[in-house]
Amino acid sequence: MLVALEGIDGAGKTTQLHLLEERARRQGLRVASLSFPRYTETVFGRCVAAYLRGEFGPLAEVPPRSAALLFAGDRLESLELLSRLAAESDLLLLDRYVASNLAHQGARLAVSERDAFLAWLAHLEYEVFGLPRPTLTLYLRLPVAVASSLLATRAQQRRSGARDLHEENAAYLARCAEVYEQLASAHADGPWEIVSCVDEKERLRSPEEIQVQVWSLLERYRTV
Ligand SMILES: Nc1ncnc2c1ncn2[C@@H]1O[C@H](COP(=O)(O)OP(=O)(O)O)[C@@H](O)[C@H]1O
Ligand SMILES: Cc1cn([C@H]2C[C@H](O)[C@@H](COP(=O)(O)OP(=O)(O)O)O2)c(=O)[nH]c1=O
Repeated sequence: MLVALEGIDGAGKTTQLHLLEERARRQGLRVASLSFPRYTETVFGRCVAAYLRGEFGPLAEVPPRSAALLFAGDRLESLELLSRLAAESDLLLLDRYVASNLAHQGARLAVSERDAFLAWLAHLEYEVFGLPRPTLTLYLRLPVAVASSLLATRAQQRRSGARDLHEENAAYLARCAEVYEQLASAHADGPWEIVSCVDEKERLRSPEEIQVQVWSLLERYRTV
């Protein structure tokens, strides 16, 4: 079973993945995880890191198709590992996957060009590269303003304090969220479920409370 965690930067994907891994292990499941981009492990991953540091020029000057190819190449280089982990485990958790490329690069295009781009990229990754489709994609939905403040705290906590080119721009994150909503409602590449990370008053829910909902969704899809 392949479960992808998706959401804008700072939505809590890594936090939820760790909680999920712990719970699945406690239940005796064989669980594995993989986080994309694999910044240091693949040739393409190292190019992605350079792109996010601005070494290929300002974000607006790198065409979305070119950037998308770097992220997709990172997954292609990881295909053997991905297949092995999927075969060896009951549950393979992915911290970002193909949908991240669709949302984060699609968000850089005008609305009128997006659908053609999304179709091109999904075809490239799933058909041409042969990447497996997720059993379930969980979209962690978080308002951009809340995500931005979590990212600011996280950047302070990390030693470098640095934020990458994507994280710097709230308007861009809002467009990413818009594409994610589109993908979730179209059930792009398989079933999607939306998990709201805030309550009705837009207050952040605790990681544990979110986890309870995430776990019950995994049970419903019989992935755990
Ligand atoms: N529900 C939550 N409540 C409060 N803080 C959270 C919550 N989820 C995540 N965080 C914190 O917010 C920051 C971003 O979370 P992270 O899991 O790294 O997000 P992502 O992997 O989606 O970018 C981290 O510092 C994390 O500890
Ligand atoms: C995996 C992936 C990420 N991205 C983007 C999403 C993020 O803005 C950026 C870096 O991803 P990541 O390091 O996961 O960001 P964070 O931990 O802050 O959530 O790259 C793509 O554009 N395409 C992809 O295929």
